Amino acid sequence: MASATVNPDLQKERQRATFDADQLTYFLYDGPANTRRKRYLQNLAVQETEKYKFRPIATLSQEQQYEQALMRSFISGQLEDRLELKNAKELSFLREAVAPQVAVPYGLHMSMFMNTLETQSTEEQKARWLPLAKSFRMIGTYAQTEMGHGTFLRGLETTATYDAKTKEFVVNSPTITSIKFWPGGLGKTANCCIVMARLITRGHDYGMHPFLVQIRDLDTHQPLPGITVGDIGAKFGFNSNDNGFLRLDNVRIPRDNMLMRYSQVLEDGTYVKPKNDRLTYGTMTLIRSNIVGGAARSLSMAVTIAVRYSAVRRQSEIQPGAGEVQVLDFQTQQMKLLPLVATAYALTIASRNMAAFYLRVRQQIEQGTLEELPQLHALSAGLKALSSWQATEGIEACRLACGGHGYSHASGLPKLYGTGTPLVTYEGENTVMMLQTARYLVKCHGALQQGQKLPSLMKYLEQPPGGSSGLDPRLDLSDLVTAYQHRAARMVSDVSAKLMSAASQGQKPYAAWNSNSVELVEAATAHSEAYVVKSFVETVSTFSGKLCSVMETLCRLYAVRGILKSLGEFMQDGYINSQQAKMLRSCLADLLAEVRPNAVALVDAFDFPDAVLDSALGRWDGQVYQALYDYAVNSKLNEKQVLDTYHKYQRPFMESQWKKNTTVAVPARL
Ligand SMILES: CCCCCCCCCCCCCC(=O)SCCNC(=O)CCNC(=O)[C@H](O)C(C)(C)COP(=O)(O)OP(=O)(O)OC[C@H]1O[C@@H](n2cnc3c(N)ncnc32)[C@H](O)[C@@H]1OP(=O)(O)O
Ligand SMILES: Cc1cc2nc3c(=O)[nH]c(=O)nc-3n(C[C@H](O)[C@H](O)[C@H](O)COP(=O)(O)OP(=O)(O)OC[C@H]3O[C@@H](n4cnc5c(N)ncnc54)[C@H](O)[C@@H]3O)c2cc1C
Repeated sequence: MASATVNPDLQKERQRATFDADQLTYFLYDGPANTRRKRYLQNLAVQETEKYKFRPIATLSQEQQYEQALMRSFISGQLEDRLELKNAKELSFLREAVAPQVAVPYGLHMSMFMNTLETQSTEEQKARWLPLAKSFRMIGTYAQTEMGHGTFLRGLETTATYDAKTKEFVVNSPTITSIKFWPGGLGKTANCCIVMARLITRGHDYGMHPFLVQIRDLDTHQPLPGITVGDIGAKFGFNSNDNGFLRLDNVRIPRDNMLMRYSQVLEDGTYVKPKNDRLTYGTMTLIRSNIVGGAARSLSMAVTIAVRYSAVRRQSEIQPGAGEVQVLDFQTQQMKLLPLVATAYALTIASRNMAAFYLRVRQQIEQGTLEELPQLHALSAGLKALSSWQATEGIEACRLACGGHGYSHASGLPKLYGTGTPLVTYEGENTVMMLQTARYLVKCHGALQQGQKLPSLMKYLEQPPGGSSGLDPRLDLSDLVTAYQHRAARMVSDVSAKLMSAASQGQKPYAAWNSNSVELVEAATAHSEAYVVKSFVETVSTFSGKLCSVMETLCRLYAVRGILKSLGEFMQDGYINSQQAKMLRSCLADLLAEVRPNAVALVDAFDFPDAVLDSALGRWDGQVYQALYDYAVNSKLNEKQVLDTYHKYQRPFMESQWKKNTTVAVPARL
């Protein structure tokens, strides 16, 4: 539904903003020229896609969702060719607008499969495979997880056994639990995949390695001999994607289908070790880094919907008799939403720093330097977990904050939740990821005890224990950063001391680790939060004018809300005292009131076209009731006034009830 008029409440919200939302948009999209380009691409994509009059994805069966997703990719492909798009950011904006929050079946091909080929193949293999992959003759996926193991990679059971006589690997799924399960696009779309399998040569098992395995005929698309493959069935969300299963029955592949950039198997079966066997995990690290940005973007969409709707929605009075207010004027509603707006910005900024750090370390790896790999792994694992937890919880909080209408698919929020929540699980389950970060933190703490220097990101662990925070009502940003770093350093130090004490009492390290793992996860979370707060503070300090003061307030809101949420952790050693805790509580109320006038402008700045939000509640023009009504009227159930089911089931049921009491007098009209 197109509407010429903008809801007056929303209009007023935009007029009362104290800063120019466009300036913030330019920051998000790297300047005015890139913003214009993004708008151009997304508008074009929306216009093109609207021609197809797609039904809302939630109203479709699994098969229909899959079909629609393939059609959307087809549209996107045509536009990409027409515009000769190459730039990764431009491609992502276009695809976001053609398939908003739709998990497309080629997703794994374009992300993990391509990346694994690019980073883990030799030059000769790249020359052989990349042209086929780029031209979609090969459509691949990343098949690592098995029915029995997703997390514990050393437990994978699929084997690739080298046969020196034929110079082939024999790839096999020996048990039911070894069946590959979950890979995106595997069920029906892919014709090949990277199979992560345990490499066995000359009778020795060298653990997980990547192999390129063709699973379907490149022309007929029929599964090849020895391959049993299919879709895993309907899921909580993500149903437009054919996540699949794959059973390999002694499938033979040529020796040089093993991706040999880092480790090799020579013709005679000799194994050549890589410089670092964790290089095989590189694709997961890249995707974890990307997930931080993905989580931030999903949360940004959710807060845009909930904040706009809360500005339009009028319900109940604050002052008796003075009329119904915008629900965004309730302090409790502000508390639900405004810290989430701050979180969306905090994660967006952290994701940029994460991406830059990834790129830097990746370049070092290309040149053979692996020094910063552990730091990259620890940071990407922790931020992946923190961002996906915060985004998932945030999207759900936005849905609840929209009352009954939030529960309708018309709100767009269930779709965002459905595609957002698996981020907690895939690419490394969050608890497991936080424990990886904790492992690195404990190591750093140990190194510090031995007088070693720590890498830059960890330097804050060097601060002496104890002391007290200088936080006062001015909420100096550097005091906030120091508070977060102090809390993380204290928690890392405490849990490390517990591990050491357990060791001195003769407890085995693995047992001590498990019995302290709740605290380890908390310490890793504190570390990741300190990184996010520091990134936020450093970035907003580069802004100027009114935008700077608005963003500094938002930054304070994020940090203060976080402290109050985990107050015990900040107060445990007396670093924040009870007076300061009280002061922070009142500051929080002030911050909410300060951010309130800019709430709509802050979400407008994300610059999502309506079609990307795909929400009756989040529309730019605020005409939510008309949009909700249109959505309702278009329900499939409304296509006929009296459905066949009335005659088939309802009427016979009613008649069976009538028979129980035939004496009731039934009037012609009620
Ligand atoms: C909204 C959309 C967003 C965008 C999304 C894009 C679309 C994509 C859609 C995607 C769809 C989803 C697609 C999918 O889901 S694909 C499947 C993803 N699967 C996983 O992520 C599996 C998770 N498991 C693991 O990664 C490992 O097994 C873990 C880490 C748990 C332990 O492992 P393991 O038992 O082997 O190890 P260890 O604990 O003995 O530690 C051994 C040493 O190794 C170091 N180490 C470990 N890992 C790394 C690493 N990565 N880089 C560098 N180093 C690493 C570690 O620090 C330690 O070092 P040290 O302490 O000994 O020195
Ligand atoms: C939508 C979706 C798409 C996916 N796409 C792909 C894909 O393309 N390719 C692919 O290979 N895989 C894919 N996966 C699989 C995904 O990567 C795994 O599900 C994920 O890595 C988690 O592993 P798991 O399922 O074995 O969980 P489990 O490890 O069984 O987790 C169950 C519980 O055990 C806990 N746990 C496990 N180990 C530990 C530990 N060491 N310490 C403490 N707690 C622990 C976890 O915290 C969790 O609470 C996908 C999954 C989903 C949901």
